[in-house]
Amino acid sequence: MNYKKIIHKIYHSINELENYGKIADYIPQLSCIDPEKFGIYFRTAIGEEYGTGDYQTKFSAQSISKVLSLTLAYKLEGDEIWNRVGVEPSGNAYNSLVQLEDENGIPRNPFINSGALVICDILVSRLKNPKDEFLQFVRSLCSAENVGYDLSVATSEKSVGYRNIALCNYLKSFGNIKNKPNDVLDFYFTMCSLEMSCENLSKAFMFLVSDAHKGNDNQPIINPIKADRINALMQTCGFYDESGEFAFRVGLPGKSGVGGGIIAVYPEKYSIAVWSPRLNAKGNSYRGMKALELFTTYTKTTIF
Ligand SMILES: NC(=O)CC[C@H](N)C(=O)O
Repeated sequence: MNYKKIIHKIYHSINELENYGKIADYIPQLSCIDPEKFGIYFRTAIGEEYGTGDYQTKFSAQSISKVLSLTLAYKLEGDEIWNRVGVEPSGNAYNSLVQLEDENGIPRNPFINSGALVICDILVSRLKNPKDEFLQFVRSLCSAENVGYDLSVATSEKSVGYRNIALCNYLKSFGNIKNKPNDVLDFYFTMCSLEMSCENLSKAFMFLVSDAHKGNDNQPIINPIKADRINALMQTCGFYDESGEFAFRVGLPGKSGVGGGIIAVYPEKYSIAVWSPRLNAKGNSYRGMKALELFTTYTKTTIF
């Protein structure tokens, strides 16, 4: 299959469409981004790679980083983490508070903000220096020493992060945050400010494509059974209350972030990252969803 040609065609046809949606300006620093940016990067398990558009420009990974923090926590803590966070789609917005009271402070899944805060709490408990150690982990996944945090984004989000602050304190009241809420929030906002390009993301997520993809120690990044479970969670919860729509239109495990990025993987075959900052009403990249829908349609590679 000529993936290169297909990606090229998709890039051009989407560039010609009207670009709908709105940048995530609730984080003031993100409102400076050029809304017309658009990049795609594709990488196969057998080493083919192809990028087009702004695929080398780093952008704010935001919630995409929640998959990587979950991976590190799962690796360190094992199945114990499922006592503190569930594995069900929430059917609610990523920053929603509503289910927590009825469900005794156990977030539905690790990709909504409440669940990601619990995962951050686990990493704050487990790691001596969570920000540095998490960054080292991400850098080793994508073999890129120049990947880092954008602390201006973290500070900007923190200055208006009333909902996340509320969520973290609420979780604490149920005993599901063990550390000081401020320390957990500081790590959460920093982790979300991770800056990566489509090229970095497609590489970093190869461990969810193939267990032949080894870390620096020549061991799998995470045990293959755990990798399958992370893919299952991306499939069912990766797009919040639009996870069904993503499965319906695209048909791959994936994860979005309000920086406008989306990563999707086809186990054993490929990873693909897209970036376009304008978001639809559910907080997912408008053009990113469209590009991936066309990609799996033209290549006939949905996992279903
Ligand atoms: N969906 C997202 O990417 C949200 C992440 C963002 N940092 C927030 O907490 O609101």
